Amino acid sequence: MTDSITLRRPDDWHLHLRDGAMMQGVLPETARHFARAIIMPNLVPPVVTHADARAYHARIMAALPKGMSFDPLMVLYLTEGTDPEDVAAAAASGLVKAVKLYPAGATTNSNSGVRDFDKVRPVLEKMAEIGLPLCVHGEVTDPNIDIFDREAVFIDTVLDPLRRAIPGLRVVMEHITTSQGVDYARAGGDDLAATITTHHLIINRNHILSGGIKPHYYCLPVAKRETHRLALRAAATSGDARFFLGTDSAPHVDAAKEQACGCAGCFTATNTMPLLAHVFEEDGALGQLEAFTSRNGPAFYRLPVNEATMTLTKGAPAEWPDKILTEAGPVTVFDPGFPVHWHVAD
Ligand SMILES: NC(=O)N[C@@H](CC(=O)O)C(=O)O
Ligand SMILES: [Zn+2]
Ligand SMILES: [Zn+2]
Repeated sequence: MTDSITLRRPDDWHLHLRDGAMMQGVLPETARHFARAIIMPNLVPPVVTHADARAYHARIMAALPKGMSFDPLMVLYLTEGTDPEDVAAAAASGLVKAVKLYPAGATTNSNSGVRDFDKVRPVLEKMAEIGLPLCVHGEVTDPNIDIFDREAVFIDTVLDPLRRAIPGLRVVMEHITTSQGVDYARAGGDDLAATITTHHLIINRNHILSGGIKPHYYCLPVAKRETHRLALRAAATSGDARFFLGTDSAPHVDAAKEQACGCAGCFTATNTMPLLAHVFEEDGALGQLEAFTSRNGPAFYRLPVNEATMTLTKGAPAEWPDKILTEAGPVTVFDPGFPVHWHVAD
C-alpha cells in the first residue's frame, strides 16, 4: 500500500480570490499548497483592462503573508468593449495569461459578460494570432434550457461554432461537469483543454438535494447525475494532458450561502490536495495525480513545471477547519462527507 507520494508543487488553473478582506482571509489557504493560480477576474467591477489586472496583481501581492510565495496568473474579463490591442499588450508584458468569457448572466458577477459574440470577434482573432488562451464558463443562459442541460447545449450551440469561426483560438473549457464536456475536450486538438474541480469529482446532484438542501454543495455549473461524475473521474485520473485541476474554489460568506437565494460556489482551497489524493487512490490512479495537478496545466499554458515538490502522506484522519474566519465573515470549507487520510507534509 502506498502511503506517501511526492509530486511537483501543484498549481490551480481556476481560482477565485475576490478582493479586500475576503482575499486577505482566503489567499493563504491557496498559497500554502499551490505555487501559481489562474485568478478569475469576476470582481465588482470586473478586471477588464491591462491596468485593472496590474492593480489587482499588486493587491494580491500586498495581501500575501510574509514568508509565503505565490505567483498569481492574471486573467482579463472579456466584455463587448474589450480592446484587442490592450489584451495583446497585457499578454506581451507577461502579466496576463488568459482572457475569460462569461456569457452574460451565466454565473456570479457575469453581468458585464458577452451577449453578442460578433462584438468580441476582433479580440478573439487577436488572441488566436498571439496564442493567448480563452477560458470559458460554458453554460447557456437561456432560461428555457434546463439548468442540468446548460453545459451540453452550450457546447453544441456556442462553443463548437465559436471554435470553428476562430480557427487556432486556444480554449480552456472551465469546470466541466458532464460526459459531453469530457467527450468534447477529448475530441479536440492541442488547442483545447478542460479544467475539472475537486468538488465535481466528489459530489453528484443527490448530494445537493437529497436528505435536505445543502447550500455549500451548490455551485455553477451545478453538479450533475452520477454518470457524469464518473466520466469526470475517468478523465481526471487518466493522465490525458487535456485535463487539469482548476479548483474553482469560490468563497462566499456563510450568510450569502445560507439564505433563501444562496450564492453559487464551493470553497475547496484548504483541502483540495488531500481530497484529490483520496480520489486518485480510490481509483487506483495515484500515479496520475501529478499530471492532473502539476504537469498538464503548465504544458497547456506553455509555462515551466514548478521546481519545488510536495509530499502527501497517508495516516490518521485528516483534519481541517470547518470554516475559514475572514474579516468579511466565515467561509465554510467543502466537506466531502467521508473521512480523508491524506495530509500535505510540511
Ligand atoms: N463556480 C461558482 O459557483 N461560482 C463562481 C463563478 C464561476 O466560476 O462560475 C463564483 O465566482 O462564485
Ligand atoms: Zn464559472
Ligand atoms: Zn469559477
